[in-house]
Amino acid sequence: MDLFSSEKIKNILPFDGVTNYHGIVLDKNQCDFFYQKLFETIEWKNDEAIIFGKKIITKRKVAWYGISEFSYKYSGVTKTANIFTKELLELKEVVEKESGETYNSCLLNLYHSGEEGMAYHSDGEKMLKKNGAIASLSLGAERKFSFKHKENKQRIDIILERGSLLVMREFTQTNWLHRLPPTKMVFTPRINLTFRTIEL
Ligand SMILES: O=C(O)CCC(=O)C(=O)O
Ligand SMILES: [Fe+2]
Repeated sequence: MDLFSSEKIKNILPFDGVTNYHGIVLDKNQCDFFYQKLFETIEWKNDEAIIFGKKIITKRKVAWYGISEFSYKYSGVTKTANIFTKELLELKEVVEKESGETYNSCLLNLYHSGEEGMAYHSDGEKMLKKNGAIASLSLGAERKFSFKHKENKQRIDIILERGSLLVMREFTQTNWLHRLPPTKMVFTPRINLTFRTIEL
């Protein structure tokens, strides 16, 4: 990404963070191709998390991939990453070019319908590079995505289109929560990829 184009991509947060919505970066054919490939080849697992000391299993499916089989802790559970597939490496390249950053891992989420979402959180795990960029690529159904400021509770909503890229940067995770709200208006599945940098 050159300086000129980065200036044109606006920050959707009013203060205390930088989050750039790059719009659609994959055309319809690329979206269809990658959606199908990922759906079929990724090692999808139901997510296990410890919430308030209780083990829960989510309907949403998840998978971690990376440049090596690093182990990571996610919501209190230790797991081992899979090695990037060919398609994930291709998508990583697209996202790196567009965002002007590099990434060494990717968390994938599969939401079977609008009834599945993700609650408010920030991605501040210790293993992540501090204030590193997190690049979120969306395939399948279009969904609303919301930010909420941790102190003043201000909300910012955005629609994540099919094939779009959203890049959360700088102090976004420190000051803002984000979520994927469940909805009764969406009946088709969505795959989201968040490319991240883990301190290996
Ligand atoms: O599905 C999304 O758009 C966001 C997922 C997310 O926030 C995460 O994986 O940390
Ligand atoms: Fe997140």
